[in-house]
Order: sequence, then structure tokens, then C-alpha cells
Amino acid sequence: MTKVICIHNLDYYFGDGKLRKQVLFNINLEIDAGEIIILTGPSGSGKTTLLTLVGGLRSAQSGSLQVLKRELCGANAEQLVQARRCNGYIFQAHNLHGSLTALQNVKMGLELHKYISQQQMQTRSVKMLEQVGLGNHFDYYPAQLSGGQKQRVAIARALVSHPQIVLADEPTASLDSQSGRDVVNLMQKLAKEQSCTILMVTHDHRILDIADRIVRMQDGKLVQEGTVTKNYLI
Ligand SMILES: Nc1ncnc2c1ncn2[C@@H]1O[C@H](COP(=O)(O)OP(=O)(O)OP(=O)(O)O)[C@@H](O)[C@H]1O
Repeated sequence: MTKVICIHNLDYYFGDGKLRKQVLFNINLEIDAGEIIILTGPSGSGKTTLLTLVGGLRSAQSGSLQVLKRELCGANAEQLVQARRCNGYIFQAHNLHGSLTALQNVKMGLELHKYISQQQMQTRSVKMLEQVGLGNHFDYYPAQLSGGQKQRVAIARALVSHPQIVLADEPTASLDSQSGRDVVNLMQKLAKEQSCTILMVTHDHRILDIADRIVRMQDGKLVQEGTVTKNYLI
């Protein structure tokens, strides 16, 4: 199996001087290509911090964090920008642009990929929106879509560039249980079709079954890891 994420002895601190506070302690985790990993644990345990480090949204100070064979620990701003381009992101608050239609929002997921022509951008975005069941909603603005539909647009935007890694932070938190289930089923289906790795932070116990592996954090440490079983962690 190809490892896409290799984390060894990773520590992370917020702040400087007297305000310096350690929030991640000696994290060790390896993730294979195509795996769906759920990161769970109490509020404040460090899940989002770890996700943002893997995503290149901040730089780790100590240990090793390799993503797609790039060392991100100690990476400079330019290296982090490069790393960010390889990932798709899905957040709780879908982060769609309110002034853009569903189709234009999905195209944004290809804007950074300069080698793709305008025609290809259009074709791929149309196909992706159809795959998430929004073939009849190309010209709708986010305000005209339901929460679940908005989140499906966000999934289409995250996956349209066929990223090797998708990072998702509480993607179902603002959805009712049926919409949440539909959204994660869709993420799982598309990720398996594209052999994409998903690292997802969630408190939502209803969706734990989509994971290949559940990793639990507490007080900035990884405390438990396992494959999914019925009622796991409940
Ligand atoms: N920008 C920041 N500056 C200083 N401390 C921070 C910052 N962001 C998070 N923290 C602290 O880091 C710790 C881990 O926070 P983090 O958001 O990673 O936890 P979490 O497990 O994702 O929590 P939740 O489930 O509530 O989102 C917490 O103690 C938090 O107060």
C-alpha cells in the first residue's frame, strides 16, 4: 500500500513566549492511499489542528509530517501553498461563494489548475454536479439551495480536480440525519471511484460506519485506533 500521509512524533504549539501552549503531543499516524479515516474525540482535543496541519493550512514545528511525500514540518509559505493545491477541502459551513452559481462554485475547484482549459473546466464541473445529483441546479445560487444541496456542491468542488486527499471538518454538522447520511455516502462513493483518501473530523456518531479506520484523540494525543465495528465508540 502507498502511504499518502506519514506522521511521526509530531508536536504542535500555539502562541509564543509565555503564551506558548502545546496542543498536539507525539502524534504518530500513517494513512494509506484510498483509506477513509475518521478523527473523533472530545471538543478541544486537537482534531481540527491536526487536520489543518495535514492540509498545509499551518506549519508544524516539531516532528515529521509527510503528505504525498512532501515534508510539511518546517515548510515555508510557498511550500504550504503548493501542498494545499493537492487537496480538496469540505467544511461544516460549506464556504460556497454566495455570488456565484453552483456551477461557478464547482469550477473554482479547478481555478488553480492552470493546465486545464476553460472548455475542460466546464465539462468536468457539469459532470461532477451531475454525479452529486444536482444536474438540474447548475444556475442556482447557494441561497436557493438546501443545506444538503449546498454541501453536495461543496463535495463536487472538492472532488472536481480529482485530488489525492480530501480533508473534511464536520461535513454533516449542519445537516439533518438523512441529508448527513446522503452526503457521507456520496463522499464515500466518489472517493472510492477516484481512489481518493479522506481524512474527516466528526462528532457525528451516525456516520462512523463509512470509515475504514477510526482514530480517537484526547488532550492532544492519539489514544485509540481501530477498524469499524458496530456501535464502536458509543
Ligand atoms: N488559533 C488558536 N490559538 C490558540 N489556541 C488554539 C487555537 N486554535 C485552537 N486552539 C486550542 O488548541 C486546542 C485544540 O483545538 P482544536 O480546535 O484542534 O480542537 P478540536 O478537537 O478540533 O475541537 P472541536 O471538536 O471543538 O472543534 C484547544 O485547546 C484550543 O483551545
